[in-house]
Amino acid sequence: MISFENVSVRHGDRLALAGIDLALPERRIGILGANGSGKSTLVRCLNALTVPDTGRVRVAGIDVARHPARARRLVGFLFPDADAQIIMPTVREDLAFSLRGLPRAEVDRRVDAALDRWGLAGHADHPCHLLSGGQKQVLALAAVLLVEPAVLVADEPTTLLDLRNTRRLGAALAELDQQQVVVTHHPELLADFDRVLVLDAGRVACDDAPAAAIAFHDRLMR
Ligand SMILES: Nc1ncnc2c1ncn2[C@@H]1O[C@H](COP(=O)(O)OP(=O)(O)OP(=O)(O)O)[C@@H](O)[C@H]1O
Repeated sequence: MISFENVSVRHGDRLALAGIDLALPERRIGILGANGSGKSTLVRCLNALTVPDTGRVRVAGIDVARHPARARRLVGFLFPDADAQIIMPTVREDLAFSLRGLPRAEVDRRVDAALDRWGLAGHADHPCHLLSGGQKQVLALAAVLLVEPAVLVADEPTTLLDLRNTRRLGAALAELDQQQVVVTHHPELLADFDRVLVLDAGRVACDDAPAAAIAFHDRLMR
């Protein structure tokens, strides 16, 4: 479903990604690596937030750099800081914003379903800024999923969460049907993933099942 063909990204004189070749058909893919190893750059290529200097990224056969709008409809992106992603004053309005342009009744039906699914019904008309950090991240996730992306990219989604909310978000991700690409500094979040990549200096240093990749990452970080 996702492929990288000889993808390089340069930021000034720094090579953030160095000729990445990957075919990623698995449903749950985790990405580990040190600060600055290229994780965000890699996943930002999936919806044209970053455009490679060389090579090609495809999602569901679509060349992302050539068709960024189509790619963005396919790929939902969850950032570490939900505050940066929450746009509207109340929870209901924020969810409805994802569906702007659809008929009102359809928006209401889908928003109500999302409020129920994500345990936010009791907060529907609350100001978003009164939600806890964990609730905000769940709201941001719910808003991304409302547009039914084929792929969910989450770039350090638990960075600002405590252990309980990290586990909750992990459980929420595990239930999704979507293909997922999750960047994290919390290896335990990836324990039941299908495949884990470890990046090092813009290259894939390890590409393995979670236990082996997490052990490799642990040695790399010593
Ligand atoms: N917009 C930019 N301008 C200049 N350099 C950048 C930019 N974005 C990333 N870089 C550089 O590219 C390299 C890879 O950065 P990237 O953000 O992909 O790493 P990361 O593995 O996600 O790091 P972290 O774990 O700290 O989030 C780093 O050296 C970084 O300084």
